Amino acid sequence: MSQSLFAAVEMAPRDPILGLNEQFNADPNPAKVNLGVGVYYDENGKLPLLKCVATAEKQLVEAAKPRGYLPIDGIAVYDKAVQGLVFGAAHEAVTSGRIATVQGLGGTGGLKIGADFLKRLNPAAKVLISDPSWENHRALFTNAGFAVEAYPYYDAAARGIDFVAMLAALQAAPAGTIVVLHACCHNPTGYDLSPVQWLQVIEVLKSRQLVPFLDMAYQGFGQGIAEDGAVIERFLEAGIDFFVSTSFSKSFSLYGERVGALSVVCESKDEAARVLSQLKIVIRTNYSNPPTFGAQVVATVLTTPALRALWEEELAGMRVRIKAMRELLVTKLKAAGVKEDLSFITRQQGMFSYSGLNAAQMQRLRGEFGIYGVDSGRICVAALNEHNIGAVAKAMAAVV
Ligand SMILES: Cc1ncc(COP(=O)(O)O)c(C=O)c1O
Repeated sequence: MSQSLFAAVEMAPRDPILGLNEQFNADPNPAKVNLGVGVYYDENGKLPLLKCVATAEKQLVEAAKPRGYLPIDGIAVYDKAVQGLVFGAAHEAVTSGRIATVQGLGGTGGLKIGADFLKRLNPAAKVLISDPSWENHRALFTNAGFAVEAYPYYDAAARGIDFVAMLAALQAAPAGTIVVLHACCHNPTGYDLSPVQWLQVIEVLKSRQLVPFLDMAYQGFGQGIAEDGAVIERFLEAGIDFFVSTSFSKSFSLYGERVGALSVVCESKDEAARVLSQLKIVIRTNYSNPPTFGAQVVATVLTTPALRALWEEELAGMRVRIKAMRELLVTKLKAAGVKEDLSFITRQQGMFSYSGLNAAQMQRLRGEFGIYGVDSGRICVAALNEHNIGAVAKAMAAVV
């Protein structure tokens, strides 16, 4: 008998987060809590359906919008709406047509389209990601064919950013190096650059002719939609070409629809048209066209003033709830006897806390208490609520 085609195929390692989810689902412990996956849950531990989303969906269904159009065939309403949100509709870069924007399958899709395009543009370029970073950054850029290295970011001792080392690493990078930066709510650490530090980073990126790739997966979860977006404005002011990937998975609670985007800021309208034509080839040869419904929902919300206002309100509600959970976690940890300075928990931005617990402690949390976080120490604060936070704090206090 001839050997099977797949005889030599090895079992791939489990995705660290998705693997944790599988383990969580299989755990019979009724008190289990999932703080692993990066998802926003409401005060009852449920995935929210935003009112702005429900309204837009209803409108689209009632209007019986045809599903037959192909978004790749021209700048769709969605692409314009995204540009308005990310860069400001009135900004000269938008009105002059200097930005090429395409819909991505979530933020991941935006990153992948950008990575594939960059690989064609400059195959020898190296990619730098933060140490640590969202675990898929390294895998995604490696799979796109790049050598991926890390620049220093997290300083465990200082519970913050090792900015001097970060800047030095960028200064030492060869021209053309692609630098992936978290625009806000750094995943996993929760520590963001200050406005002054951003200006210093932009200066180095510009003078060293590096290629900035901003990953904006949590706009609105830090300080606010406009506040979190201000960093994009600083890049525009610097007059450099850069990439931005956008995700609406969290900010619209629309994970399953896979809505995101890639924007490439160019020097001229003509350049943007040529870049756009190349991005379309990347898309066309992968999956032809993105799905349209989720993107229409987001575009409807962003372009309908009442729904846009409702979205801002609902997003602010999510942000405030996360902040309240951070404060409550500190209170409960202290009540459970933890003596160390916990102020870092309320200094962190976004959905995650880099708790400082080590892998052994995280494994004890899982094995003894049914509390699932990532081995790196990352927990999703947005999965905490009044019902589970007491048990989580007690368990954390028990393992430290
Ligand atoms: C930093 C970062 N970038 C990108 C993504 C991907 O977003 P999406 O789920 O929209 O693909 C995530 C999601 O976890 C993320 O944390």
